[in-house]
Amino acid sequence: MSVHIAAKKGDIAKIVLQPGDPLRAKYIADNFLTDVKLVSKTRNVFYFTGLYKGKEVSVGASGMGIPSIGIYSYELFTEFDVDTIIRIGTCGGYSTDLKVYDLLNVEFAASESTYAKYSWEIEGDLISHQGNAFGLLNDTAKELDLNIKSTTIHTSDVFYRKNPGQVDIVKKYNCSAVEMEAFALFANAQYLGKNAATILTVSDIIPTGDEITADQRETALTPMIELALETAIKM
Ligand SMILES: O=P(O)(O)O[C@H]1O[C@H](CO)[C@@H](O)[C@H]1O
Ligand SMILES: O=c1cc[nH]c(=O)[nH]1
Repeated sequence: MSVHIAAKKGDIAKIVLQPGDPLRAKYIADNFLTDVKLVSKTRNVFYFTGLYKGKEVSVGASGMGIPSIGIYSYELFTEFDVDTIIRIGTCGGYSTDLKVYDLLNVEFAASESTYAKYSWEIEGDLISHQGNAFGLLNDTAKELDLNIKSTTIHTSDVFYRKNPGQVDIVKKYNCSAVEMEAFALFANAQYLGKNAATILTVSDIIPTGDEITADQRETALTPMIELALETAIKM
């Protein structure tokens, strides 16, 4: 039991799929896992553990933003001996090179955030995915005949801003898309020597305003979910 996750030690699998949205976690538990146990409901951020093709997997939300995933991923790694976290999120595409529903595998996360510096004295504004999950996701995508693009994304503290298309760090690293958590997940994993990957489904295209609906953000992310689960069974 940790401050924010009420599960007992041993109730959480070695691999955790982590969406931002608690209802996406429930959807995965209800539709993809068998023998599901609700292992934590602290703050209504439900964590479930179940089986996917016989492999024990947990799924639970990170909440939105760096502070929130910073807490949940740290507690999972340190209090529950989790080895691997795969974030399964949504993101906004910075250009029309991307289309809604495109799948991204985050190789690097760039951020203006001071989280890595002030938590672990990790300097710099770019952090890589950690461990072998990233490569396994790419291999598994090939086997499933799924298109996935390895890319550098922007992890932002900001969802709404005055000039969405004009962000310095995006230009500096040619970031393809924006989300709000990968940088902190990678920083925690780097500091703790754990495995961390982030796959993202493009939910909106910033310059055109194309977007998928809130309901679709909860449920229409099946290829990303299946990719994460098919990767989890190899780990
Ligand atoms: O769909 P999730 O995983 O929550 O990810 C994205 O969506 C949220 C913003 O709407 C942020 O958490 C961002 O990172
Ligand atoms: O963080 C996010 C997620 C989806 N779309 C955005 O514009 N930002």
